Amino acid sequence: MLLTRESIRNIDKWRQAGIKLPNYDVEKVAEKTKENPTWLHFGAGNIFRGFISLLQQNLLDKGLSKTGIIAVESYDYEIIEKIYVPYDNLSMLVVMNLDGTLEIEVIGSISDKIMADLTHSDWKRLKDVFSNPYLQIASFTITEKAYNLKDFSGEYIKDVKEDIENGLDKPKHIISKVTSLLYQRYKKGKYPVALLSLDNFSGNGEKLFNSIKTIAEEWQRKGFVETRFLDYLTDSTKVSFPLSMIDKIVPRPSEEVKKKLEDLGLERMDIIKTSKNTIIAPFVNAEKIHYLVIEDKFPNGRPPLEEAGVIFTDKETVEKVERMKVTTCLNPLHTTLAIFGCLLNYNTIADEMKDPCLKKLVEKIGYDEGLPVVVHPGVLDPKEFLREVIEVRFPNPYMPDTPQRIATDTSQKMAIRFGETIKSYRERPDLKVTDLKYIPLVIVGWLRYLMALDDEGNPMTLSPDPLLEDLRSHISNIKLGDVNSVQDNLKPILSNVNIFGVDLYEVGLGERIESYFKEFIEGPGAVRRVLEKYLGCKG
Ligand SMILES: NC(=O)C1=CN([C@@H]2O[C@H](COP(=O)(O)OP(=O)(O)OC[C@H]3O[C@@H](n4cnc5c(N)ncnc54)[C@H](O)[C@@H]3O)[C@@H](O)[C@H]2O)C=CC1
Ligand SMILES: O=P(O)(O)OC[C@H]1O[C@](O)(CO)[C@@H](O)[C@@H]1O
Repeated sequence: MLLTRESIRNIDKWRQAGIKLPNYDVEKVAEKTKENPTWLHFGAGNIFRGFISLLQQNLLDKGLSKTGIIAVESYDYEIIEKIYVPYDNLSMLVVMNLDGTLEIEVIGSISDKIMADLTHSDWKRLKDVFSNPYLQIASFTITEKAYNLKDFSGEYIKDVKEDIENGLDKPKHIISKVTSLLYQRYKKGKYPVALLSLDNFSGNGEKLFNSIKTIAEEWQRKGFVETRFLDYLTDSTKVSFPLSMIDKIVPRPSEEVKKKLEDLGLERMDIIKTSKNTIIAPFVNAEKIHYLVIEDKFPNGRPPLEEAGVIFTDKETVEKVERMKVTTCLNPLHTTLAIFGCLLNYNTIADEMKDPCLKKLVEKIGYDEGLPVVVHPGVLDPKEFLREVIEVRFPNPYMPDTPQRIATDTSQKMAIRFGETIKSYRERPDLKVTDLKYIPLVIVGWLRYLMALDDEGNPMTLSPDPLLEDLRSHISNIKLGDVNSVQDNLKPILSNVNIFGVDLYEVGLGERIESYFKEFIEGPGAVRRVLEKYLGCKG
C-alpha cells in the first residue's frame, strides 16, 4: 500500500489494515482550497503534520470546514521534495496509546504545499495566496530560533542585515519573507489576517509581532515600504498576533513504528534526515493527549476549531496557561530529562522516568520549585496537568521520544524554562532565589553536558544548538577530573542575561552553580553521585 491520493481510494484495503481514512474527498477539498485559501502554515515539519493538520481534518471530517491548509516551507525545501511531493501531501498520524495499541490515521487536510523560495515559481503563488482576501490565518511552527533577528551580542544576523539593505524583493530570513508578503497584502487591499505562532515559547505572538515590526520599521526608514504599512501592521483589527499555548509530544519518527507500518503492508515509509537536520518521514508518531489554547483574535474570521478541541480565550488566560506549561509544568522537566538523559546514556524519556533519581528530580522541579509560582490559569488545573505529565505522559513506554531530541537548542530555552521561575522567586517577597536547589542542579547539568562527555567520560555527540560553538569555546577549557581547570570559564555563560534571562551571579546563584559544577566534574560517575547526594535517591 502506498500513501497516495490514488491508493486511499481503495477504502477497503486501508480499512482491513485498520487505518482510518479522511471522511471527505481529499481532491475536492484541495480544489476548493485553491479557489478559496483560508489557512497557510509556515514550517511543514512534524508537529504540523501530526497535530495542526489533525485539527483541520477533524473539522473536515465533521463537515464543519470546506478547505484544507496550505503548507509553506521557507527553510528546508527537502521536506517538500521528499515528504510532500511523493505522498501527494498526505501524512499518516500514528498515535501511541498508553496500552501499546496504535491508532493510525491518514491525514488529508494538507491541501497544497509551497516553497517560500524566491528563486522558485512557488514564490509568486505564495504572494498570490498571501494577498487573497479569503486568507484568515498564517500559522507558524518554525522553532523558537527562527524568530530571532539578532545574535546574542545584539547585532542583526547576516541574513537579516542583508534583508534590511535589500528590501522587499530578496528576503532570505523567514521574518523578512513574511513581512514582504504582508506588504503585498497591505498593497492589495489592507485585508485583515491573523499571524498565529504555534511555537513553543512564552509570548510567541508578541515575539512574532516584534520581529515583523522591526523589519517593517527598518524598511520604512529606508523607504522600501509606506509609513501607513506600519499603521496596518500595528492595527489589531487588521493584523493580529494571537498568543497560543501548544502541547502535544510529537517525537521524531521512530524505526519501530516504521517497522509496524511496513508489517501492515505500507510501502515507502522511510525516515529521512535532511541536510538541515530535520528528521521526518511520511508518518508522524505522537501521543494522543494534546492541548491547544489560543487567544481569540482573528480579524478575518477563523475555522470553528473549538469543535476540534481547541480552547479559545482571552490573552491573559493564554499567558497564564502558557507560563504554566512552558515555564513550570512541562518543558523545564523535559529539558531536565534531556540533559541528564544524555549524560546518563538513556535512549528514551520513558526509560528515564524509571530512574528514581531522575523521577525525583523532575518532581522536585515541578511540584516543589515550579508550582509555588504558577498562577492558576482557570482553563487547566496546574497540579493535575503536572501529575499527568509526570505519571502518564513522560512514562508512556510506547513513546519513542529521546533526550537527544529535547536537548536540541537548549541555549534558546534556558531563559524561558528556568529563568522565568528564578525571576519569580526574585520578585516574590515570600520566596528567595537562594531557596532554589534543583533548578541550579539542572543548569550545572547543562554545563556538564556541554563538555560533550557522558558521565562515564566517553565522548558524546551534542544536539544541534545555535550557540554551541560559543559555549564550547569556554567549556572546552575545562577538563573532567580537574576542578582547578574551571577557573573563570563558566563566568561568561552564567552571567549572560540572554541565555538565562538573568545574570545568575546577580541573583545569588552563580557561586552555588560553580561549586555544584566542581562536584559534577570530579571524575567519571560524578553526575550520578551528585544526584544521589542532593536528591537522597539511589539510581
Ligand atoms: N514536536 C513537538 O512535540 C512540538 C513542537 N512544537 C513547536 O514546533 C516547533 C517545530 O517542531 P517540529 O515540527 O516537531 O520540528 P521539525 O524539526 O519536524 O520541523 C521544524 C520546522 O521548522 C522549520 N525551521 C527550522 N528552522 C527554521 C528557520 N531558521 N527558519 C524557518 N523555518 C525553520 C523547518 O524547516 C521545519 O519546517 C518546535 O520547535 C516547537 O516550538 C510545539 C509543540 C509540540
Ligand atoms: O523542547 P522542545 O524542542 O520545545 O520540545 C518540547 C516538547 O514538549 C512539548 O512542549 C510538548 O508539548 C513539545 O513542544 C515537544 O514535544
